[in-house]
Amino acid sequence: MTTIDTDVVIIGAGPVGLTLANLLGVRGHRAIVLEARDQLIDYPRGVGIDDEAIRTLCTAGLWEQIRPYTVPHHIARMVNGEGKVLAVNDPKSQEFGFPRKHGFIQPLVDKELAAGLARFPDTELRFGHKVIGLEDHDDHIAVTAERHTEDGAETVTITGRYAVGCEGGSSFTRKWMGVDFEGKSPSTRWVVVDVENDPIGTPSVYLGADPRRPYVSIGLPQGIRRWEFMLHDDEPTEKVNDPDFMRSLLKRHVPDPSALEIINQRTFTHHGRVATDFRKGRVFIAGDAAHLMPVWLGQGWNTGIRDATNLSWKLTAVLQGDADDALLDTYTAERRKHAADMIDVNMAAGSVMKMKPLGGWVRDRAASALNLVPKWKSYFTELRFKPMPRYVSGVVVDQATLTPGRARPSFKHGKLAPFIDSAGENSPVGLQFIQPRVNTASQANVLLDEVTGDWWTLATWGTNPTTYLTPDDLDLIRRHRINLISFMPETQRAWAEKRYADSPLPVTVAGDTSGALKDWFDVRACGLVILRPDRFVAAASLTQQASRTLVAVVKAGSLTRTGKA
Ligand SMILES: O=C(O)CCc1cccc(O)c1
Repeated sequence: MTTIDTDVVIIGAGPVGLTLANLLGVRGHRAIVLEARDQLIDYPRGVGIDDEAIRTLCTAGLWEQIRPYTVPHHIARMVNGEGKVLAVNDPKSQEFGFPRKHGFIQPLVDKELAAGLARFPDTELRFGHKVIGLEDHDDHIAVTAERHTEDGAETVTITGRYAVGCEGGSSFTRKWMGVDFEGKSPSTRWVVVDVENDPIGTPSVYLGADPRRPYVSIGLPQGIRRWEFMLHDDEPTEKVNDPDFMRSLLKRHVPDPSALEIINQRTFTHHGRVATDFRKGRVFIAGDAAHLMPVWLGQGWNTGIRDATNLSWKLTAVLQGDADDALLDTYTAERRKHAADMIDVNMAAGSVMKMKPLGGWVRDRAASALNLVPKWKSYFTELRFKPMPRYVSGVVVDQATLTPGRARPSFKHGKLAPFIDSAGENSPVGLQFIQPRVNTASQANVLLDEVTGDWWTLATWGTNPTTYLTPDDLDLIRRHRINLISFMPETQRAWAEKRYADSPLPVTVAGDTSGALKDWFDVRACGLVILRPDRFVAAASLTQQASRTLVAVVKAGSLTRTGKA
């Protein structure tokens, strides 16, 4: 038996496990990924990457490698049985630095994620390792895997500080944790067909809410066309092996179904399930191991990447002694609710897709009426129906903590608000911060994350962020390597760079070339934000509240290194 030691053992080399391993590698940790298969899954599954996930891929240093396997602005249209468009999902904004939706080819992206691990001396991907045992000792975990060699089976034990199960819906790790996988698995089956040399050539996504047979038709990169067809309850699954049956499905979509170059055909069912807890002791689950959702908004892949993003910085903070173990409890608190909300929206979208003729008639009329109301129309077009992560508990600081006892003022744009309403609709706390392009003394026209880096940031609008910080605060900022940034109109940058040159700690002045940062601060009545390593807003306040806000974030994040015994 062989025993190996690492920091984090990751079970499963799907996109979530590989992304997590890359994020840990980028931050200098050791990680071993154990994969039961002998190679990565080579058939396409997910087809949509969103802007939040791209931000993570940039942090992992892999976006440039992955970009060639994507197509931007993947518009989705829901059409009825007559091909009439009922709803369009075509968000035009780019608040996080990239188009909101991209189509992609998952196996090629997974391959780049796997290749990315070669950059790190202490991360490793081990194929053919089937996990058969997991033990949580108080100060470490031990994962046992079985490996088949030419001489028979070998047992390998990997010890680490933490284990993360990313091995999909039938997760060994989740079962080991003994948590429930709540929700539903509707019995509806779908057959998916991918073909080369797209015989249609339309670039986007069509969700065919056709009462005769719901279908999906998607234009993907590299000339691939995907179709998905719902199987009726009285159609046995084996029917999809009958070429005549498949041709009958395809013939409504393409003139000559017999001439298609099929590269993949599979059947699947949708699930809407979420684990009751994503953590047990030193063991975590992420991605499909923690939640399964139908495909309708293309969010299964992205929701898993969000888990990896959230968990990776927290593991880093604890592994390098920056935070107590309590920080890791915020992983379930932050990620579970969002995954559950995403499942609900996807299950609802599935019900709309599968409506029978009478329900479909009502739906079509309702959709026509809703599209006449601009507010409702934008609900679809701007992706507002995709629940954005908003963390209300976890590493976030609410207004009551900053100004105890003070009644929450109501803030409306255009009125002076004395204190930010952190719990209100307009509060940025718990939301992802925007990512416009900025200029600094050393970087021109760069995305903001290149300036903030991938750790903590304390930023103010229009002032020097050190002004209201005490010597103790500055010490804390130094210990935690918190980046200090002053956002300025670009016209003010040269002045600020000169003026802030003697600051007690270095301050980067970021020139707001597009006005996006000014607009952001303008409607939120706060002058200071503390951004987490995943670029979510941990706290927002008036600039003069800097010290109190910092202390509150230290508490919410279970940060150590406070310098106080
Ligand atoms: O990214 C999108 O909007 C499409 C997601 C989708 C919808 C239906 C089936 C499927 O495989 C993906």
